[in-house]
Amino acid sequence: MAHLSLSQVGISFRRGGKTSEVLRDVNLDIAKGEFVSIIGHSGCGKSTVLNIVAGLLKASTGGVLLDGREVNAPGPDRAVVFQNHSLLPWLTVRENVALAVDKVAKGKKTRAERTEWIEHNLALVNMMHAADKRPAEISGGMKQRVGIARALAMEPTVLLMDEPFGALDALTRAHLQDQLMEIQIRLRNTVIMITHDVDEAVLLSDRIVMMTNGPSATIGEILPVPLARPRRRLDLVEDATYVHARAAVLEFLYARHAKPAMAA
Ligand SMILES: Nc1ncnc2c1ncn2[C@@H]1O[C@H](COP(=O)(O)OP(=O)(O)OP(=O)(O)O)[C@@H](O)[C@H]1O
Repeated sequence: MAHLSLSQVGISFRRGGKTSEVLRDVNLDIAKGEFVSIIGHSGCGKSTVLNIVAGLLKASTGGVLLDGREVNAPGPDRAVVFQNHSLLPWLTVRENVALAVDKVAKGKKTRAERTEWIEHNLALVNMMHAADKRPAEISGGMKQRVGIARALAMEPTVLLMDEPFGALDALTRAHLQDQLMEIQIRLRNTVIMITHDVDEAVLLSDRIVMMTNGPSATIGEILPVPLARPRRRLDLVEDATYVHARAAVLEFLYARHAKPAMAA
């Protein structure tokens, strides 16, 4: 049995008396500890897939099983990291993480254990030095790190990331990708990440799910990335497996599934 399984997932939305089918027959099995990214052109339905797994949207057909149990509502076993951190501005960095920990650890951890767990997760993303600052006082990259710490502190079975580094400059983004890879090696979380960035997808993923264009989008192809870990970006620039995977994704996106406006 797969750890996380999407079978025959489809969804249609009704708007102004018109129904539009966004996803059709999305089938995907993910193993425990696997890092899977989803890539596809804007508007194809990537966030919709993630939101269905998060339990924020209900599939019109098919469904999602996590360890054999049907997903039909949000839960702490599936933490989401959004593109725009979504921290509470009136709370400090530590308090933002504490809020998430309190939600899941009440009754399971003592007060001292909770405090230690909060500090542990702040340290995991190198944010101890700014733990008493409020979101407005820290950079965008730091906010994303706190968002990741907050999600990890909930000890989710699956970490769902919707373009977590999309709003960041290239250097900060590279730094956070490296940190995420280090955390991933230590924790072996199951991760689903949406990205528009081909290099990010190849660098981080065990498999890359490539989606066709909507309407009625589905999985066009799944590309395994058989690169050993730990992965170092500088070593990979000329690595044949890396170069091949990168070319395969680019070919899928810009040759075989180019958006009509770009096809010309
Ligand atoms: N709640 C909703 N009601 C109606 N339509 C929706 C809803 N959610 C998503 N859609 C539509 O579904 C389609 C896919 O949206 P989605 O955000 O999943 O795409 P995406 O691939 O994540 O896009 P992007 O890469 O631009 O973030 C879009 O046409 C969008 O307008």
